[in-house]
Amino acid sequence: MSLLPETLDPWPAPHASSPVDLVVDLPGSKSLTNRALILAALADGPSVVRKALRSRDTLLMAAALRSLGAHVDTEGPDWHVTPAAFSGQAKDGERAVDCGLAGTVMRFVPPVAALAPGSTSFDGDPHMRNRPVGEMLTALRALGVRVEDGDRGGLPFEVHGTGRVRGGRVVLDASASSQFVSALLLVGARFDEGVEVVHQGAPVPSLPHIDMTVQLLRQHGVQVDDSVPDRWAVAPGPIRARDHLVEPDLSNAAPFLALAAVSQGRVVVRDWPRATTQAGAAMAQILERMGCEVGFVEEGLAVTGPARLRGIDEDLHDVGELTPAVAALCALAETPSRLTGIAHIRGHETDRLTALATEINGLGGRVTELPDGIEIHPSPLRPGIFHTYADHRMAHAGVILAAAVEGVEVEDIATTSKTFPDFASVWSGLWAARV
Ligand SMILES: O=C(O)C1=C[C@@H](OP(=O)(O)O)[C@@H](O)[C@H](O)C1
Ligand SMILES: C=C(OP(=O)(O)O)C(=O)O
Repeated sequence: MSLLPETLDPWPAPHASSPVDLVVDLPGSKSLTNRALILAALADGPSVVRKALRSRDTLLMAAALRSLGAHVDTEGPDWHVTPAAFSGQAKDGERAVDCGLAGTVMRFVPPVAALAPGSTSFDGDPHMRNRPVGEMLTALRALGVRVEDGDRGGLPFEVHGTGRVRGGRVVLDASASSQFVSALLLVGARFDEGVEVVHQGAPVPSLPHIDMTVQLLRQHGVQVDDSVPDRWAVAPGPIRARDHLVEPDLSNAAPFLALAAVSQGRVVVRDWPRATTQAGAAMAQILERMGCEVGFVEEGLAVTGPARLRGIDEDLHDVGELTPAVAALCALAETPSRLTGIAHIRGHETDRLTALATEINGLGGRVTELPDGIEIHPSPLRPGIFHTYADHRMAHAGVILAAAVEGVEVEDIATTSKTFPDFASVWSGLWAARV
């Protein structure tokens, strides 16, 4: 039987019948690549994004920035970006941006479009129309941008740029997504008055992602004041051109590390950064709390799986994107788990809380939805099909369960292309390498 998916549905993902012992190289971070591309496109000269992630989300970002006049060369592993002002391609007009299912494209590009003369229309995959963005569009309007959207305050919408944005202070509720804040900060230095973003509402999720935004801005010479909680101020001024070397994607490392955990084996992720703003780094501590041994070795971060996996009680508010992989591990643990603080992930690629409960329960699991999380009780799992709802991280949960439970098949594994090129062949290759 082939280990590679021959059709879209469903994929008999490999089962780990013995402990694995692997060193893996992973593609670059989506969040770092797309921020580096935005900043490069707004900078005062050309920049290179080295070891850029080549996946659907980052190619959509490159295409969006190209449509706004930047020159973005995605040919090799290092992507060369020349801002519109220097590319000779800046032009008035009408253009369309396809957001696909990329939150970073739907939220980060509209403020860039506001700086480009002409109108830019935004749309995306069917589910993208359900993902929240209205609050950010309202904030853009308050900063002096003309935005037209429908009754529902989301996709499709149109941004009318004049080449300048007044900017200034804006109060918004970013409890649905940290990306609302990141989007305004990334571009704020190019607004006449800079930008001051104040959050009012339930706590902002995924704060490490805002720290990542602030760190990158400072690396580009932009002055950012984040000394007060829930308030960020970006001073007006140039964004200096600067090259970036993209770190491996630590959130996409989750299923690989989980493989060590479920097979009582050992997995090393090469080049794991010792210091990072990537939220996915938290997987190391989560795995430790579940009973794994975790530590740095010469090549990177090593995880060794325990004889018995423990359940956890974990607030994942800061690292919501790890939830599917963590939930899959919890479903295989010997004691109950509670994952909370993640109401906002109902607005991710799918309603991840409902999707996880439905799919794990479909395999015999005992998962209960909470308003802001899930509770998972130990229960023997059986063979079956794990549906992914066009969500790359649901696919990660599926392959973890398949590694542990013989006969689990993952529907639409190709959905992983959102942030991971050729995930299925890389995942199967782990087994091929062991033969
Ligand atoms: O800014 C970013 O790169 C991201 C922020 C987070 O979004 P939310 O704050 O909407 O959870 C995260 O879940 C997403 O995968 C990437
Ligand atoms: C929430 C996610 O993505 P996006 O950048 O589309 O919001 C994710 O990758 O888990």
